[in-house]
Amino acid sequence: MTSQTAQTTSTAAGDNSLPVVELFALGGTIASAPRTDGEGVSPTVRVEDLVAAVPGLVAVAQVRATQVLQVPSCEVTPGDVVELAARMRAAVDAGAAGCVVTQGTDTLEETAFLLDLLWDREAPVVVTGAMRTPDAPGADGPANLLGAVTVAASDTARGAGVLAVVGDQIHAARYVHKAHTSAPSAFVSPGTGPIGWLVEGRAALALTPRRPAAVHLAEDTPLPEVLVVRVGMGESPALLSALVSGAVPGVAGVVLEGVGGGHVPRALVPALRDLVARVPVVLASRTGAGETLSRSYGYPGGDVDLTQAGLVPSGTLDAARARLTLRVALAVGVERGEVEDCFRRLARTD
Ligand SMILES: NC(=O)C[C@H](N)C(=O)O
Repeated sequence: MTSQTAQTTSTAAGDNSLPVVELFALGGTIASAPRTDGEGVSPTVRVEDLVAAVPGLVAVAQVRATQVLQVPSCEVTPGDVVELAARMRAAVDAGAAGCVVTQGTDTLEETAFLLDLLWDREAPVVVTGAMRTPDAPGADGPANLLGAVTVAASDTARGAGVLAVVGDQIHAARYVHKAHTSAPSAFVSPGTGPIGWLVEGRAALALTPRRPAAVHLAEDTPLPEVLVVRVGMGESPALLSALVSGAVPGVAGVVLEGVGGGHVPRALVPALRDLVARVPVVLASRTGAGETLSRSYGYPGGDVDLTQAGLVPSGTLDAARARLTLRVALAVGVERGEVEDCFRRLARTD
Protein backbone atom coordinates (compact mmCIF):
# COMPACT_ATOMS: atom_id res chain seq x y z
CA MET A 1 0.00 0.00 0.00
CA THR A 2 1.11 3.53 -0.67
CA SER A 3 0.54 4.39 2.97
CA GLN A 4 1.35 7.98 3.81
CA THR A 5 1.17 7.31 7.50
CA ALA A 6 2.37 4.78 10.03
CA GLN A 7 -0.10 1.95 10.41
CA THR A 8 -1.30 1.53 13.95
CA THR A 9 -4.04 -0.52 15.46
CA SER A 10 -5.99 0.55 18.50
CA THR A 11 -8.78 -1.09 20.41
CA ALA A 12 -11.62 0.99 21.75
CA ALA A 13 -12.60 0.10 25.26
CA GLY A 14 -15.89 -1.72 25.32
CA ASP A 15 -17.90 -4.58 26.62
CA ASN A 16 -16.02 -7.70 25.58
CA SER A 17 -19.25 -9.61 25.11
CA LEU A 18 -19.97 -7.34 22.13
CA PRO A 19 -18.99 -8.38 18.59
CA VAL A 20 -15.60 -7.27 17.32
CA VAL A 21 -15.64 -4.95 14.32
CA GLU A 22 -12.39 -4.24 12.49
CA LEU A 23 -12.21 -0.67 11.23
CA PHE A 24 -9.80 0.26 8.45
CA ALA A 25 -9.30 3.97 7.82
CA LEU A 26 -8.09 5.25 4.48
CA GLY A 27 -8.63 9.04 4.79
CA GLY A 28 -11.15 11.19 2.90
CA THR A 29 -13.35 14.03 4.11
CA ILE A 30 -14.51 11.99 7.09
CA ALA A 31 -10.91 12.36 8.32
CA SER A 32 -10.16 15.82 6.96
CA ALA A 33 -9.37 19.08 8.73
CA PRO A 34 -8.59 22.62 7.57
CA ARG A 35 -5.00 23.06 6.42
CA THR A 36 -2.87 25.51 8.37
CA ASP A 37 -2.18 27.48 5.17
CA GLY A 38 -5.93 28.07 4.78
CA GLU A 39 -5.96 26.29 1.42
CA GLY A 40 -8.92 23.98 1.89
CA VAL A 41 -8.98 20.73 3.87
CA SER A 42 -6.99 17.51 3.65
CA PRO A 43 -7.03 14.16 5.46
CA THR A 44 -5.09 14.39 8.74
CA VAL A 45 -7.52 13.23 11.46
CA ARG A 46 -6.43 9.84 12.76
CA VAL A 47 -8.76 6.93 13.18
CA GLU A 48 -8.42 6.95 16.99
CA ASP A 49 -9.92 10.45 16.95
CA LEU A 50 -12.74 9.41 14.60
CA VAL A 51 -13.63 6.61 17.00
CA ALA A 52 -13.33 8.85 20.07
CA ALA A 53 -15.77 11.32 18.50
CA VAL A 54 -18.53 8.69 18.57
CA PRO A 55 -18.98 7.63 22.22
CA GLY A 56 -21.98 5.47 21.27
CA LEU A 57 -19.72 3.01 19.44
CA VAL A 58 -18.74 1.25 22.67
CA ALA A 59 -22.34 0.17 23.17
CA VAL A 60 -22.44 -1.46 19.72
CA ALA A 61 -19.16 -3.27 19.21
CA GLN A 62 -15.57 -3.67 20.25
CA VAL A 63 -13.94 -1.60 17.54
CA ARG A 64 -10.37 -2.42 16.54
CA ALA A 65 -9.16 0.46 14.41
CA THR A 66 -6.26 0.52 11.94
CA GLN A 67 -5.01 3.55 10.08
CA VAL A 68 -4.14 2.03 6.72
CA LEU A 69 -3.86 5.13 4.51
CA GLN A 70 -4.45 8.84 5.02
CA VAL A 71 -5.30 10.02 1.51
CA PRO A 72 -8.05 11.62 -0.58
CA SER A 73 -10.01 8.80 -2.18
CA CYS A 74 -8.82 9.48 -5.71
CA GLU A 75 -5.42 8.23 -4.45
CA VAL A 76 -6.79 4.85 -3.32
CA THR A 77 -5.75 2.24 -5.87
CA PRO A 78 -7.33 -1.10 -6.83
CA GLY A 79 -4.14 -2.69 -5.46
CA ASP A 80 -4.85 -1.07 -2.08
CA VAL A 81 -8.35 -2.53 -2.17
CA VAL A 82 -7.09 -6.01 -3.03
CA GLU A 83 -4.72 -5.79 -0.03
CA LEU A 84 -7.54 -4.58 2.15
CA ALA A 85 -9.66 -7.58 1.19
CA ALA A 86 -6.85 -9.86 2.39
CA ARG A 87 -6.59 -8.00 5.71
CA MET A 88 -10.34 -8.22 6.19
CA ARG A 89 -10.34 -11.93 5.45
CA ALA A 90 -7.66 -12.40 8.11
CA ALA A 91 -9.68 -10.29 10.56
CA VAL A 92 -12.91 -12.24 10.19
CA ASP A 93 -11.07 -15.56 10.20
CA ALA A 94 -9.61 -14.44 13.54
CA GLY A 95 -13.12 -13.85 14.89
CA ALA A 96 -14.27 -10.37 13.85
CA ALA A 97 -18.03 -10.16 13.23
CA GLY A 98 -17.56 -7.69 10.40
CA CYS A 99 -15.38 -4.96 8.94
CA VAL A 100 -15.78 -1.25 8.25
CA VAL A 101 -13.79 0.87 5.82
CA THR A 102 -13.76 4.66 6.13
CA GLN A 103 -12.59 6.53 3.07
CA GLY A 104 -13.30 9.50 0.83
CA THR A 105 -16.62 9.46 -0.92
CA ASP A 106 -15.32 10.23 -4.43
CA THR A 107 -14.33 6.60 -5.10
CA LEU A 108 -16.31 4.93 -2.33
CA GLU A 109 -18.45 3.05 -4.82
CA GLU A 110 -15.41 1.60 -6.57
CA THR A 111 -13.87 0.37 -3.31
CA ALA A 112 -17.20 -1.17 -2.31
CA PHE A 113 -17.70 -2.83 -5.68
CA LEU A 114 -14.17 -4.22 -5.96
CA LEU A 115 -14.30 -5.55 -2.39
CA ASP A 116 -17.66 -7.14 -3.21
CA LEU A 117 -16.18 -8.89 -6.27
CA LEU A 118 -13.49 -10.39 -4.03
CA TRP A 119 -15.40 -10.96 -0.78
CA ASP A 120 -15.95 -14.63 0.00
CA ARG A 121 -16.97 -14.60 3.63
CA GLU A 122 -20.39 -14.36 5.35
CA ALA A 123 -19.26 -11.50 7.60
CA PRO A 124 -20.49 -8.10 6.42
CA VAL A 125 -18.14 -5.45 5.08
CA VAL A 126 -19.36 -1.86 5.22
CA VAL A 127 -17.81 1.12 3.47
CA THR A 128 -18.61 4.62 4.66
CA GLY A 129 -17.38 8.19 4.47
CA ALA A 130 -18.66 11.71 4.94
CA MET A 131 -19.50 14.73 2.87
CA ARG A 132 -18.61 17.15 5.68
CA THR A 133 -15.41 17.36 7.68
CA PRO A 134 -15.48 16.56 11.42
CA ASP A 135 -15.24 20.27 12.37
CA ALA A 136 -18.09 21.38 10.05
CA PRO A 137 -21.56 22.21 11.37
CA GLY A 138 -23.73 19.13 10.92
CA ALA A 139 -20.77 16.82 10.31
CA ASP A 140 -22.12 13.53 8.93
CA GLY A 141 -19.06 11.37 9.65
CA PRO A 142 -19.92 10.37 13.26
CA ALA A 143 -23.43 9.15 12.40
CA ASN A 144 -22.15 7.36 9.29
CA LEU A 145 -19.44 5.63 11.33
CA LEU A 146 -21.93 4.58 14.00
CA GLY A 147 -24.32 3.30 11.31
CA ALA A 148 -21.55 1.42 9.51
CA VAL A 149 -20.33 -0.28 12.70
CA THR A 150 -23.92 -1.15 13.65
CA VAL A 151 -24.45 -2.86 10.28
CA ALA A 152 -21.05 -4.60 10.37
CA ALA A 153 -21.78 -5.96 13.87
CA SER A 154 -25.26 -7.16 12.96
CA ASP A 155 -26.47 -10.64 12.15
CA THR A 156 -28.92 -9.04 9.71
CA ALA A 157 -26.20 -8.14 7.21
CA ARG A 158 -24.41 -11.51 7.29
CA GLY A 159 -24.17 -12.95 3.80
CA ALA A 160 -25.14 -9.65 2.15
CA GLY A 161 -21.60 -9.00 0.93
CA VAL A 162 -20.20 -5.51 0.82
CA LEU A 163 -22.52 -2.64 1.69
CA ALA A 164 -22.24 1.14 1.80
CA VAL A 165 -23.82 2.94 4.74
CA VAL A 166 -24.43 6.67 4.46
CA GLY A 167 -27.16 8.90 5.83
CA ASP A 168 -28.76 6.02 7.76
CA GLN A 169 -29.30 4.14 4.50
CA ILE A 170 -27.79 0.81 3.46
CA HIS A 171 -26.82 0.45 -0.19
CA ALA A 172 -25.61 -2.58 -2.17
CA ALA A 173 -22.03 -2.26 -3.44
CA ARG A 174 -23.14 -3.05 -6.99
CA TYR A 175 -25.50 -0.09 -7.26
CA VAL A 176 -24.43 2.66 -4.87
CA HIS A 177 -23.42 5.88 -6.60
CA LYS A 178 -22.22 9.30 -5.53
CA ALA A 179 -24.59 11.57 -7.44
CA HIS A 180 -23.87 15.01 -5.99
CA THR A 181 -20.63 16.92 -5.55
CA SER A 182 -21.38 18.36 -2.12
CA ALA A 183 -24.80 17.50 -0.68
CA PRO A 184 -24.80 15.33 2.47
CA SER A 185 -27.43 13.21 0.70
CA ALA A 186 -25.06 12.53 -2.21
CA PHE A 187 -25.48 8.76 -2.29
CA VAL A 188 -28.17 6.97 -4.25
CA SER A 189 -28.65 3.56 -5.81
CA PRO A 190 -30.18 4.36 -9.20
CA GLY A 191 -32.62 1.77 -10.41
CA THR A 192 -32.80 -0.17 -7.15
CA GLY A 193 -32.81 2.30 -4.26
CA PRO A 194 -31.27 1.55 -0.87
CA ILE A 195 -31.73 -2.01 0.33
CA GLY A 196 -32.04 -1.16 4.01
CA TRP A 197 -31.69 1.44 6.71
CA LEU A 198 -30.74 2.16 10.29
CA VAL A 199 -33.64 2.50 12.69
CA GLU A 200 -33.64 2.89 16.46
CA GLY A 201 -30.02 1.82 16.58
CA ARG A 202 -30.38 -1.39 14.61
CA ALA A 203 -29.74 -2.45 11.03
CA ALA A 204 -32.80 -3.30 8.90
CA LEU A 205 -32.30 -5.02 5.55
CA ALA A 206 -35.34 -5.19 3.29
CA LEU A 207 -33.54 -6.91 0.40
CA THR A 208 -30.45 -9.07 0.06
CA PRO A 209 -28.35 -8.37 -3.04
CA ARG A 210 -27.81 -11.17 -5.54
CA ARG A 211 -24.08 -11.63 -5.86
CA PRO A 212 -21.93 -13.81 -8.08
CA ALA A 213 -19.37 -16.18 -6.57
CA ALA A 214 -16.28 -14.30 -5.41
CA VAL A 215 -13.25 -13.98 -7.67
CA HIS A 216 -9.99 -15.26 -6.18
CA LEU A 217 -7.22 -12.80 -6.87
CA ALA A 218 -3.81 -13.20 -5.23
CA GLU A 219 -2.72 -10.06 -3.41
CA ASP A 220 0.29 -9.26 -5.58
CA THR A 221 -1.35 -9.92 -8.97
CA PRO A 222 -0.90 -6.86 -11.22
CA LEU A 223 -4.14 -5.50 -12.67
CA PRO A 224 -3.83 -4.86 -16.43
CA GLU A 225 -4.75 -1.34 -17.55
CA VAL A 226 -8.22 -0.75 -18.95
CA LEU A 227 -9.32 2.64 -20.27
CA VAL A 228 -12.82 4.10 -20.30
CA VAL A 229 -13.84 5.99 -23.44
CA ARG A 230 -16.93 8.10 -22.92
CA VAL A 231 -19.09 8.89 -25.92
CA GLY A 232 -21.32 11.92 -26.44
CA MET A 233 -23.25 13.63 -29.18
CA GLY A 234 -21.12 14.10 -32.31
CA GLU A 235 -18.17 12.23 -30.76
CA SER A 236 -15.04 12.06 -32.89
CA PRO A 237 -13.34 8.71 -33.53
CA ALA A 238 -9.94 10.34 -32.83
CA LEU A 239 -9.40 8.75 -29.40
CA LEU A 240 -10.43 5.29 -30.58
CA SER A 241 -8.16 5.63 -33.62
CA ALA A 242 -5.27 6.58 -31.34
CA LEU A 243 -5.91 3.43 -29.31
CA VAL A 244 -6.04 1.32 -32.48
CA SER A 245 -2.73 2.75 -33.69
CA GLY A 246 -1.09 1.83 -30.40
CA ALA A 247 -0.42 5.47 -29.55
CA VAL A 248 -1.39 4.71 -25.95
CA PRO A 249 0.87 1.89 -24.76
CA GLY A 250 -0.08 -0.74 -22.20
CA VAL A 251 -3.84 -0.78 -22.76
CA ALA A 252 -5.13 -4.31 -22.20
CA GLY A 253 -8.81 -3.50 -22.62
CA VAL A 254 -11.33 -0.72 -23.16
CA VAL A 255 -14.73 0.11 -21.72
CA LEU A 256 -16.82 2.12 -24.14
CA GLU A 257 -19.40 4.20 -22.31
CA GLY A 258 -22.09 4.65 -24.91
CA VAL A 259 -25.18 6.82 -24.85
CA GLY A 260 -28.55 5.37 -23.84
CA GLY A 261 -28.61 1.58 -23.80
CA GLY A 262 -25.08 1.43 -25.32
CA HIS A 263 -24.96 3.33 -28.61
CA VAL A 264 -22.40 5.42 -30.50
CA PRO A 265 -22.42 7.59 -33.63
CA ARG A 266 -21.88 5.42 -36.72
CA ALA A 267 -18.63 7.29 -37.46
CA LEU A 268 -17.03 5.42 -34.55
CA VAL A 269 -17.86 1.93 -35.78
CA PRO A 270 -14.85 1.32 -38.11
CA ALA A 271 -12.37 2.28 -35.36
CA LEU A 272 -14.29 0.15 -32.87
CA ARG A 273 -14.09 -2.88 -35.17
CA ASP A 274 -10.33 -2.38 -35.43
CA LEU A 275 -10.04 -1.94 -31.67
CA VAL A 276 -12.00 -5.14 -30.93
CA ALA A 277 -9.49 -6.99 -33.10
CA ARG A 278 -6.74 -5.85 -30.68
CA VAL A 279 -8.21 -5.86 -27.16
CA PRO A 280 -11.46 -6.77 -25.39
CA VAL A 281 -13.96 -3.92 -25.54
CA VAL A 282 -16.84 -3.81 -23.06
CA LEU A 283 -19.95 -1.78 -23.85
CA ALA A 284 -21.43 0.18 -20.93
CA SER A 285 -24.10 2.84 -20.72
CA ARG A 286 -23.71 6.41 -19.51
CA THR A 287 -27.29 6.48 -18.18
CA GLY A 288 -26.32 5.13 -14.75
CA ALA A 289 -29.09 2.55 -14.30
CA GLY A 290 -30.56 -0.52 -15.98
CA GLU A 291 -28.65 -2.98 -18.17
CA THR A 292 -26.69 -2.41 -21.35
CA LEU A 293 -28.81 -3.46 -24.31
CA SER A 294 -27.67 -5.97 -26.92
CA ARG A 295 -30.73 -7.01 -28.94
CA SER A 296 -32.69 -3.78 -29.36
CA TYR A 297 -31.37 -1.17 -31.76
CA GLY A 298 -30.21 -2.40 -35.15
CA TYR A 299 -28.82 0.79 -36.71
CA PRO A 300 -25.06 1.27 -37.29
CA GLY A 301 -23.55 2.04 -33.89
CA GLY A 302 -26.60 0.61 -32.10
CA ASP A 303 -26.36 -2.10 -29.48
CA VAL A 304 -27.11 -4.93 -31.95
CA ASP A 305 -24.41 -3.71 -34.33
CA LEU A 306 -21.85 -3.22 -31.55
CA THR A 307 -22.37 -6.58 -29.91
CA GLN A 308 -22.25 -8.29 -33.32
CA ALA A 309 -18.94 -6.49 -33.86
CA GLY A 310 -17.65 -8.21 -30.72
CA LEU A 311 -18.21 -5.66 -27.96
CA VAL A 312 -19.23 -7.31 -24.69
CA PRO A 313 -22.28 -5.80 -22.93
CA SER A 314 -21.52 -4.74 -19.35
CA GLY A 315 -24.90 -5.90 -18.00
CA THR A 316 -25.81 -3.91 -14.89
CA LEU A 317 -22.34 -2.46 -14.47
CA ASP A 318 -21.60 1.18 -15.13
CA ALA A 319 -18.32 2.09 -16.83
CA ALA A 320 -16.29 2.42 -13.62
CA ARG A 321 -17.45 -0.99 -12.38
CA ALA A 322 -17.06 -2.58 -15.82
CA ARG A 323 -13.48 -1.28 -15.89
CA LEU A 324 -12.68 -2.85 -12.52
CA THR A 325 -14.33 -6.10 -13.56
CA LEU A 326 -12.36 -6.30 -16.81
CA ARG A 327 -9.11 -5.51 -14.98
CA VAL A 328 -9.77 -8.27 -12.46
CA ALA A 329 -10.87 -10.70 -15.18
CA LEU A 330 -7.71 -10.09 -17.19
CA ALA A 331 -5.60 -10.32 -14.03
CA VAL A 332 -6.90 -13.79 -13.22
CA GLY A 333 -6.20 -14.95 -16.77
CA VAL A 334 -9.64 -14.80 -18.38
CA GLU A 335 -8.93 -15.30 -22.07
CA ARG A 336 -10.19 -13.08 -24.83
CA GLY A 337 -12.95 -15.49 -25.82
CA GLU A 338 -14.12 -15.89 -22.22
CA VAL A 339 -14.72 -12.21 -21.45
CA GLU A 340 -18.34 -12.36 -22.55
CA ASP A 341 -19.05 -15.35 -20.33
CA CYS A 342 -17.25 -13.69 -17.49
CA PHE A 343 -19.43 -10.56 -17.76
CA ARG A 344 -22.53 -12.70 -18.06
CA ARG A 345 -21.57 -14.35 -14.78
CA LEU A 346 -20.34 -11.28 -12.89
CA ALA A 347 -22.55 -8.54 -14.25
CA ARG A 348 -25.98 -9.86 -15.03
CA THR A 349 -28.81 -10.60 -12.68
CA ASP A 350 -30.71 -13.26 -14.66
N1 LIG B 1 -16.42 13.66 0.65
C1 LIG B 1 -15.22 13.19 0.35
O1 LIG B 1 -14.72 12.33 1.04
C2 LIG B 1 -14.57 13.74 -0.88
C3 LIG B 1 -13.07 13.72 -0.89
N2 LIG B 1 -12.60 14.52 -2.00
C4 LIG B 1 -12.51 12.31 -1.08
O2 LIG B 1 -13.09 11.51 -1.78
O3 LIG B 1 -11.47 12.03 -0.53
